[in-house]
Amino acid sequence: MWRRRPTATSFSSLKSSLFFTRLHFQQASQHSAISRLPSVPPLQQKDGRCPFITFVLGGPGSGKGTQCTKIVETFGFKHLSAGDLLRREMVSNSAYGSMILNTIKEGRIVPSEVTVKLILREMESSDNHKFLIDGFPRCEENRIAFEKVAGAEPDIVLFFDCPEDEMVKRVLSRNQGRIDDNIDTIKKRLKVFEALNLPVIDYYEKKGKVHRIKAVGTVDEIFEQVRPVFKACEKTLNRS
Ligand SMILES: Nc1ncnc2c1ncn2[C@@H]1O[C@H](COP(=O)(O)OP(=O)(O)OP(=O)(O)O)[C@@H](O)[C@H]1O
Ligand SMILES: Nc1ccn([C@H]2C[C@H](O)[C@@H](COP(=O)(O)O)O2)c(=O)n1
Ligand SMILES: [Mg+2]
Repeated sequence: MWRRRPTATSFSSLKSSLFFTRLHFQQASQHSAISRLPSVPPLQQKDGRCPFITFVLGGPGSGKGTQCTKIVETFGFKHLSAGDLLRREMVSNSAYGSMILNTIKEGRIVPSEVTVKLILREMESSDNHKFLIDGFPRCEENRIAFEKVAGAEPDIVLFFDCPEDEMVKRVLSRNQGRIDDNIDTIKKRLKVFEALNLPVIDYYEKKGKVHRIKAVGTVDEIFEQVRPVFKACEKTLNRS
């Protein structure tokens, strides 16, 4: 289980804040709004251990979820897919249900208030300290909100770099009944990826955190590029 020091302003105390609503509707003023968010101390386990956070990014159908399954099997991470958490929230009678449904159908991005809350809830209730956060952050708003509210940055960022035609082909043959696996929504998601997610990747690239994986070839071939990334940080992974 994860905790924060008791003196800290916890994420739950921010839930009723107008902050995220402002963020969503006033994109232009997002940075000044974020700067007003109280900083919190980092998540820690009872034994004082800090989480090892990997953000897993890439376009729709680039293979993030598939590779996360292999990373979990090999390196024992807890996999948190932002899209899966949102889909679960959508069907759980949540007040956000119809908003999430419409946003996903349109290939747009759900406000950070909702997504960050779902991710942190999972992190805080996990005994694991190694997290794969898949499909997040999707935009600068996501990134800034997470870093501020979690009090943590990712240790590393995996970027699955895949050509558009391959991503479209994979999504159209995925066959999992997802409402966004159709050509109209895919086109929108690709535009959103380019406009909003690539800047996040650039941001972490400048910080030296990005591991670019050429996401073509078989699942196993791609994993052979992923494996050394985690092998190289095995000491940090098991840090206390
Ligand atoms: N290397 C690969 N070669 C061929 N098909 C693949 C490969 N990797 C994954 N797939 C298949 O492509 C589809 C998309 O993969 P996956 O769901 O892992 O992508 P994703 O990046 O998580 O997509 P999204 O962002 O839409 O959730 C799945 O049907 C998966 O089985
Ligand atoms: N940070 C996120 C992650 C996902 N979503 C929404 C919008 C996506 O198109 C959809 C599916 O995500 P995926 O399973 O492809 O990772 O979920 C979001 O709004 N914000
Ligand atoms: Mg996925």
